[in-house]
Amino acid sequence: MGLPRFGPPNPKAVVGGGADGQAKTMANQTISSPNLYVANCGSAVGLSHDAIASVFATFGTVRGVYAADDSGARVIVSYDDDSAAAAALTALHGRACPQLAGRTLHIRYSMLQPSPSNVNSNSSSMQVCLFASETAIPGLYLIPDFVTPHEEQELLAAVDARPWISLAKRRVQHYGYQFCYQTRNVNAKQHLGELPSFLSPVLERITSFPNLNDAADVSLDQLTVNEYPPGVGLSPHIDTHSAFEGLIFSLSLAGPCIMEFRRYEQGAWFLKAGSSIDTESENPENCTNFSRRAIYLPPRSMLLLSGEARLAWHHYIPHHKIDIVNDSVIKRSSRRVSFTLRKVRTGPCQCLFPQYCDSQR
Ligand SMILES: O=C(O)CCC(=O)C(=O)O
Ligand SMILES: [Fe+2]
Repeated sequence: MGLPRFGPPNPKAVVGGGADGQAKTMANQTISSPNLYVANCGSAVGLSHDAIASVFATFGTVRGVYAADDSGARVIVSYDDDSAAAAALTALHGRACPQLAGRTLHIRYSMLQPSPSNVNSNSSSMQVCLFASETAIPGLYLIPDFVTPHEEQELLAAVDARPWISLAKRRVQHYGYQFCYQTRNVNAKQHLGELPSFLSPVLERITSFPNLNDAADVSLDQLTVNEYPPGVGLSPHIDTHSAFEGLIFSLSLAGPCIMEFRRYEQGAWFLKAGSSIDTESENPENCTNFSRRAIYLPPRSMLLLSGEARLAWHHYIPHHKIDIVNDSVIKRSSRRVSFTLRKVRTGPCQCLFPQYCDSQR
């Protein structure tokens, strides 16, 4: 299935449909699109994507509902065809919608946008997946809206009230165990204490994470909080096998990003000795022999790396101020804060991916 390609509304598009049900531009040209940009609607105003989809499904087959930006109050509703979008726009724009808490929806067509040639984005040439299943990477899962906007604010306030450690380009905090960027490992003998109580609701919810089998161990004991300013990413890496066992969860807060996954055919693409995941001391673009997928991580979403996704795929956050998601330009917000939750390993890793495993080298 092709992915929806969405963008913010064409500023020239008049809000609302004409008498014939077709929207008109200011120049009175008929425009149409299967994608609608719907404002005053989204998780920040208490409306789930499922609830929105079910209302818009009255007019045709909804392919998906996506956050239009990181406000939580604007979504893209993507239909199979233009006529369904036109019908929904005509029926719902500018009116209070009883099924959506009486909110008045402001709807425009969402127009495809050509990629600007001057945007520094290596994602522009590749499809960016909106769902983990579309990446076809075994063990990769993404749950949107894992926390509410209110919980997001509380989590951000909690970490902002605690001291940050400044790295070259971003700030971090560590809980449970300190992460050492030189060795890319932890000192398992130096326990800093239990994970903080502000994390309890997140840990609680993780225990009922879908896609986990009964045997899954979710006794996580290490938290790294990363704060990325716009344009700062993370070089390609696999979290050191000998440092962490089991599952790795990463909660995105405050802003979106694109995460790229790479499976290097000849084993690990190792960072130069002494370099860290802060710096892109080697240009990963020079390494061509890899499969590559990208996924859009909206704020408040939870990513799970398990199995092959955790053990054999490098993950990478491109160092861009602007990301291209299927022809749409997405500006990184003033910051993205991620909470990465892991379990410190006690014995060597004995995984089935020895070519990526530092315990088996
Ligand atoms: O920011 C993220 O979501 C990922 C962080 C990460 O990969 C790491 O700390 O190892
Ligand atoms: Fe990582």
